Amino acid sequence: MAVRVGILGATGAVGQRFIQLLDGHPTFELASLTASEDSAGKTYADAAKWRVNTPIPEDVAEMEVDPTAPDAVPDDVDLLFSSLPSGVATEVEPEFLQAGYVVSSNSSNDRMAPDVPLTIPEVNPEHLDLIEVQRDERGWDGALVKNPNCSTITMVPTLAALDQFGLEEVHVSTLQAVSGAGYSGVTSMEIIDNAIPHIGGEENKMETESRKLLGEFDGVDVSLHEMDVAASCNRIPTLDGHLENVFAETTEEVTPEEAKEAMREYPGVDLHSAPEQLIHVFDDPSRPQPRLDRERGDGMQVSAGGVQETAAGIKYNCLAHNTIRGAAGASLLNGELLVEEGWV
Ligand SMILES: N[C@@H](CC=O)C(=O)O
Repeated sequence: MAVRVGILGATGAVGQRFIQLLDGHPTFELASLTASEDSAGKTYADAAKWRVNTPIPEDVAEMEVDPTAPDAVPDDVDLLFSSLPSGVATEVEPEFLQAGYVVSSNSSNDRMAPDVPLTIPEVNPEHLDLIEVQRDERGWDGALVKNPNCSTITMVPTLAALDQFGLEEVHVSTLQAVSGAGYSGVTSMEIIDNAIPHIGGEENKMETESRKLLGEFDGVDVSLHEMDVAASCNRIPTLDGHLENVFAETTEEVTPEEAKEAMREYPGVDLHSAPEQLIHVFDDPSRPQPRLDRERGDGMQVSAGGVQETAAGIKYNCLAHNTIRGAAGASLLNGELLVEEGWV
């Protein structure tokens, strides 16, 4: 049976990715698009400056954009995807939850709230049961689920694979694509022929979200993973795909061959948008590369390569498409998990 879905903040870069990924989805039927007051009442084609590399689906182009308010969304919408700017989401998401909606959100607010599941379906699906705690504490019938930041989601699947060796210390340095900053995020004068060694708030997101994702859920609380994570985040002039250099120290010794095998064998999930194999591991030390590898698994696979031993553990590179696996695709997959587990 079709699940009727809506997108909060449908005209922005991530909202457009949601529309692209929902086109032809076997379960989700797009029934509502919301945006700011300026766009409300317009057709989607008039309201959105479409910048995704496939045409706007014809039926979506003609849909009317609603204001971002619970009484503007049809009651028979079962699931909302949120790509609102975090300042707006902080105000507006609770209104939808009070009104009983289930929201799968890419917005960065509340990711570390103790009663909000922060999930990657292949890594910590059991954290979804935090919804019970959330409903008890907040007294709403809705449910809020978050996916992590794009740079976190690129690294965490590989760490999840290595955790069997006892992760103690993780250092990561990122090379992040310009699309992560949004269409008007960095100007061409800033980024061409350049690299910017600062992305506001990003390092803290990687350092905290990764520990929550790999933390233990005891049915009431998630205790953060004990590993220390230190991140250094950099913007570079690639369009899509975040590349990251990871240095991981483990309690047990691990050879590069064992690390590669652990990543290759890390299990996937049986959900429509999930890749068959979560992590593709290259033996070629010059891969993964953003331009060549970001579209693997329709943008949902994580790639790793350059796995080597160091004096202090293992080092490797990993890559994921930041606006697909790292944003809209991540929320969509959480939505599929919510349906699979009976929350929708
Ligand atoms: N915060 C991230 C968003 C992911 O694409 C970034 O700035 O790159």
